[in-house]
Amino acid sequence: MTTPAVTYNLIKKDKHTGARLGQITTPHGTFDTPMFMPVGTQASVKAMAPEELKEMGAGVILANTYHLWLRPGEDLVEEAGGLHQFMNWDQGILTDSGGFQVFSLAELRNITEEGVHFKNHLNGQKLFLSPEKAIAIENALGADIMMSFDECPPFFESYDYIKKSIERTSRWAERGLRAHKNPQTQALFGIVQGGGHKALREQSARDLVSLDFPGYSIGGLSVGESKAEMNHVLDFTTPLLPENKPRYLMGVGSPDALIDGVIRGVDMFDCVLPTRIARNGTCMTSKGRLVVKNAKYARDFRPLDEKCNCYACRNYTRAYIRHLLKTDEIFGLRLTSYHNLYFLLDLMRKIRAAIKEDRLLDFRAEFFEEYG
Ligand SMILES: CC1(C)O[C@H]2[C@@H](O1)[C@@]1(COC(C)(C)O1)O[C@@H]2CNc1nc2cc3nc(N)[nH]c(=O)c3cc2[nH]1
Repeated sequence: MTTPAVTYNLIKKDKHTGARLGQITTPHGTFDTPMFMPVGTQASVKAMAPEELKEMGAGVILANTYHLWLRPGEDLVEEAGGLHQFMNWDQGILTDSGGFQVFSLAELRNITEEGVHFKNHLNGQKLFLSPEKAIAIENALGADIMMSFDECPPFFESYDYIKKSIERTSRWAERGLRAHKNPQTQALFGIVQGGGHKALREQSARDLVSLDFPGYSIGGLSVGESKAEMNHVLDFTTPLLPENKPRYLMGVGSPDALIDGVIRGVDMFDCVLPTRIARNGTCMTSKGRLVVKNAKYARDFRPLDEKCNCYACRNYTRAYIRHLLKTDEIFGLRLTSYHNLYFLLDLMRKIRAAIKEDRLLDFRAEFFEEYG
């Protein structure tokens, strides 16, 4: 029996919810869960240096197969020694498979049993991605955790469409397992789909659990459905997944959704949200969102969040950061990006502490009272 590349250690279950305290061990280190993973789609978490990500406590970050395949090409990254070497990041890296990007970014041509034909969103060039091709790219990129190639169907698609889609996604997942060259050093996760249909989520989870992946993602969410619909799907999906393996909810990154996902047994999260909204001057604070570019902050010499201990909040004011953003000074979006990522990573630290002391529901109530 070979040692899997990634193992999960369940440390403690919360007494009152489905939340778990755990640790995930990868070839590039062991990290506490529940965790938030900053997104570095093109091998860079936008505007952040690796040292800054480390000092704020980031352990695993994301990169994207579709984007890196197009630019600079997986062969160049492999020649550079793989993603860790290429981007000077010695902790955890997870790559999404491109499935979602093909469906959300590229001009769709058509989906066949073999794979997906589509147009390159940059230059219109005809492209084809199959499970085998996606896995080969992820093997070349060298991430510690890789996603299966899947179809992320629209949440509100019909039962019949989504049933056919999850059955194909399960066949793709099995093909990906067979094509995977480095299971000892790179863990391939299965991605559970099924839209909002309980029976289809059960079928997708059953199929993928029978393939014994080292970890499982919950896909097909954070695609426009309401928070209540997402939470409802999580209520009946996370219990279908093995307790002794990591559960990763894809594309979720608002404070309330993180807390509610943890309560429903999710261990890992990622989203472009914190860095994306930071670039247009929107900051996450303990009192809700603060749009620091607003004129009312022109002479506000307080930090972004008076309860935050991050580099931006310890050294700069709303007035200064607003000035930088208004004058297109790059340092401005570096400070808002730093703060938003720190805010979510610090929120996960507080959540882990609350699980440890069996007071997660109290923490949730206190958080929402202030966050609004
Ligand atoms: C399209 C784009 C760039 O991806 C972000 C972002 O917009 C946006 C739009 O609203 C916010 C919340 C800001 O995040 O939603 C995306 C985040 N939601 C999400 N990411 C996912 C990634 C996924 N990967 C795979 N392989 N399979 C999936 O089923 C899957 C599902 C996902 N759901």
